[in-house]
Amino acid sequence: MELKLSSSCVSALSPLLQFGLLLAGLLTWGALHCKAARGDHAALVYVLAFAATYASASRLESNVCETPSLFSILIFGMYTFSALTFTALYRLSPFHPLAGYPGPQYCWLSSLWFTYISFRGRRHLVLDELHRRYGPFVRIGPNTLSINSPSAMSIYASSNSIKSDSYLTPGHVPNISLYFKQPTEKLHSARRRVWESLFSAAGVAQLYPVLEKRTWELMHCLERRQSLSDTGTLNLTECFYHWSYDLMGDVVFGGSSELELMKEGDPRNLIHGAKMANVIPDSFGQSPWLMDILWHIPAGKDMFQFQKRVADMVRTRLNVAKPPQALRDLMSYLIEAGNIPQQDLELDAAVAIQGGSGNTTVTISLAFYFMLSEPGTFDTLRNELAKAFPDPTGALPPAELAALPYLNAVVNEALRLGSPFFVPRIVPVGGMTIDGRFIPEDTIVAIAAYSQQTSPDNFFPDPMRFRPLRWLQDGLGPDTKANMSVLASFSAGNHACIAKAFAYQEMRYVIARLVLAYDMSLSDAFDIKAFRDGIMSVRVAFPSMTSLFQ
Ligand code: HEM
Repeated sequence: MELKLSSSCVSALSPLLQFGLLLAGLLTWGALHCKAARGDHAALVYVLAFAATYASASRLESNVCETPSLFSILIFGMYTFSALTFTALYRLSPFHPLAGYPGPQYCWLSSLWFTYISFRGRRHLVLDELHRRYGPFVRIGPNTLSINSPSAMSIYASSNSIKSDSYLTPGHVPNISLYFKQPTEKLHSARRRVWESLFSAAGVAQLYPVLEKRTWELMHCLERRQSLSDTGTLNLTECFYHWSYDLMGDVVFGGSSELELMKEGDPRNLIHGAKMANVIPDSFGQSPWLMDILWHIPAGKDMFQFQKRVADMVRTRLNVAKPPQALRDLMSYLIEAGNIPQQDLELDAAVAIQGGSGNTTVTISLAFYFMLSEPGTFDTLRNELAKAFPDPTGALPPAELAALPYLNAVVNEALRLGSPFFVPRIVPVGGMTIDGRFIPEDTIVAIAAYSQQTSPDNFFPDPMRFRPLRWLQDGLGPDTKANMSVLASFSAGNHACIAKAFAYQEMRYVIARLVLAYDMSLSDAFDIKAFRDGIMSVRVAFPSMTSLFQ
């Protein structure tokens, strides 16, 4: 590329101007260091400043610069270079509060790499590798630490625990919902109290009949789909997804939503849309400034379709005095709270449908995958269930299911291997100390959940294998270890999963009902190893599983 700089243009960047640009870069770093700006606002200011410089240079063309575009590029190139250089120098310097923590230096420079591996779904594996190399504390971003220690659970238990900015509502919509980060913890607690009524012991008990009904429908769905299939097999994961959406349609909207995916399939790609609504904050949210910018780019048709469909369901529910299902749905609690705007209802409903379907589906699918690929486990569970419930089609009372040790062990083992979450929090004012190391306030911290959940220090022997017996006293011999306190599947503290009790009830019930009713095997075409290798962060993607029912 040949470039000819005009003499007037070069001389326009006089030493004084160059010094000014360097200073502007330094001031920008200083300002952003004190207070992070919204990425989209910063990008807009930058573009406007560039346009203004260009316009001024064009007007003064004859006496300042013959090529205003080159002049503007030089100015902004130098300014950007200067701001980035000061930022990089600070992040690499011994003056940074996290300077004492090890980690790859490219992570110290920018959160972009971490965002990328989050999007790729291999985050938990990469973090595990980094902990092997650098030890229990790894600096994985300019201001972020991953901690591979059981003590890191204290991050969540603290009453001051605050979600990181990756939980801001995408596009900074001013609506309040559970899950997303609120301007104050008080707002979060107030909304959480409304939800708690539904997921209290009494609330979960009244959801049981609808769980039963939908699970019987699931069994009809499995049999119908298998009988219609050319290969005589069916996609079990897809069936569980459809079941969980129909169930959440009842739990959230009392059945008024007409969500009937088991009967009608998913022609509008709701499941994909909801998954994208989770994937985007979970990955791009790791660089909140980037998320702010990307949110303005129209993409993710299915995601917006999902949000629009949920908004329609909320409108329908608001027009129904008595929903079809005889239960108190989430909407009834939210409506009764009295002062919740409709946009909040829409956001809360979307959170409930998404939160209540993806994780449960994935854990149940994994439980079957592991049971069918680890010889003996399916039969052991069948024996336990058959002893407790001699009539395989009879009632399965929740309290009796909750008391079955091997059933619980299957659920916990599937959660252990299938919830490699990254749940970041901000260290509160005053900092905190973990394992004798001081972590300064405002640092973003997260437990390395996957590493803890597969560490031989916590789960022994064979931590990478699905061995439910480890959850039973000496189940795998006298050295058996199963450290429940590091199972971070539902997180902990103020922001822990609100529906943990309900999720356990669902998982126990569906697994028990299906294991009692069917003999199952993985189809011949199913590649057990490829499936295991393909299990990514469950929030990002999840491969399908084909099975055969008899
Ligand atoms: C196996 C099933 C489930 C798992 C593993 C799971 C896991 C989690 C985790 C790890 C969190 C904390 C997220 C974070 O801070 O990043 C969470 C929060 C949440 N979960 Fe679940 N979840 C499950 C089922 C459900 C169900 C059935 C619902 C029903 C609506 C639900 C609704 C929520 C909500 C609303 C929050 C936000 C709570 C808050 O911020 O106060 N989850 N869940």
